[in-house]
Amino acid sequence: MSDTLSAGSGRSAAVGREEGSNDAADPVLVVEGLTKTYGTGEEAVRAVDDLSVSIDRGTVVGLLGPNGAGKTTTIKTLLGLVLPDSGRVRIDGTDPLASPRDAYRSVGAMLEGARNVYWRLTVRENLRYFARLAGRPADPDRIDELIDGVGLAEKADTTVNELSRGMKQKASLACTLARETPIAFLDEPTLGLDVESSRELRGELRRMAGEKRTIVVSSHDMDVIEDVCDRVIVMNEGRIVADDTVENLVDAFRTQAYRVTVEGDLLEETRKTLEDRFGAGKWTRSGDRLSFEATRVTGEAFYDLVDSLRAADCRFVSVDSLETDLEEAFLHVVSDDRAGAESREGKR
Ligand SMILES: Nc1ncnc2c1ncn2[C@@H]1O[C@H](COP(=O)(O)OP(=O)(O)OP(=O)(O)O)[C@@H](O)[C@H]1O
Repeated sequence: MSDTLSAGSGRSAAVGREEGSNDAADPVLVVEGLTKTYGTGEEAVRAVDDLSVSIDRGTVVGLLGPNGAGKTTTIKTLLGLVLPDSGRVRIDGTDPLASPRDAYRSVGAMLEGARNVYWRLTVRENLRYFARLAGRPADPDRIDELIDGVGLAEKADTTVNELSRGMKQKASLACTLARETPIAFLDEPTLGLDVESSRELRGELRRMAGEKRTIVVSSHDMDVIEDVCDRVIVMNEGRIVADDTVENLVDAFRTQAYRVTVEGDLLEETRKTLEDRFGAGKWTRSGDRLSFEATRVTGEAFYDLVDSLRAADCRFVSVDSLETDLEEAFLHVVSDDRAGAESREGKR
């Protein structure tokens, strides 16, 4: 199956596209039919499965997926660090698989924590070095701004090896941003950041998008994704299973989850049926009242849920719609995809 996708609507458009741009699609990254399998025979793992995607300049894109979904393999392939079995990649007009050096000029990446910084140099020296890699003299004001932006102003002239783990992470992030590349991949950029630095980082990412730079963020921190991303791509088992704006993803799953309180009790068998059919869980009892959350109640299923409880002789006390956030929407997307895969397997 091929997922051909276009870029999202782009909150960044509102931030400002000063450089005489128009709204026509301007992809900085185009991927077609990317496939990567590790190992062979029975041991083979298809980490990325015929993935196609196009990302417009100036967007902040969140890449989500459960462990092992293929996010890191995808990013490493785009950076030319992992060789795919098949597929085409263009980054800012260059092919990272054929000419990784050319692509390196267009791409910044923070992949595994603080490994990209020089520990014997100070924070400022590191930033100067990475800024010069962009092929122009380092602008001292911009460097101060970046150091400030990640909350390291007081440590600017301290060598990196004297910093705490969280501070090293901040220095690493600032170095990635200092290269001012058209596209940057950030893997878990807020890991180890305190609340204030995380907030400042979000501002910095939005500012970069306003300058038509593109950021792809992979993070388990849904607040960051929800806050900064114009578009969210969800991967599962090497494929893209959702690709939309945060708002649309959350809307798609709104009011599909309820907290139900009834009087009476339910047989173990009935509970099991509710768990299987409506995603019932988080059971609690208070006196003669039983409460649970039903998280898979799509469309008409709500009436089926009511009928099931009436048939079990329960009296309704309350039904409250649960607020959906990105995390819940993400869990729904992945669990729906898994259920779909199981049913396809069953039909074979
Ligand atoms: N070097 C490797 N050799 C063999 N299998 C690998 C290798 N790297 C990744 N895999 C497998 O490929 C699949 C995708 O892994 P990948 O690291 O790309 O996922 P991910 O979405 O980044 O996961 P996480 O959120 O845990 O980092 C997994 O099943 C993983 O075990």
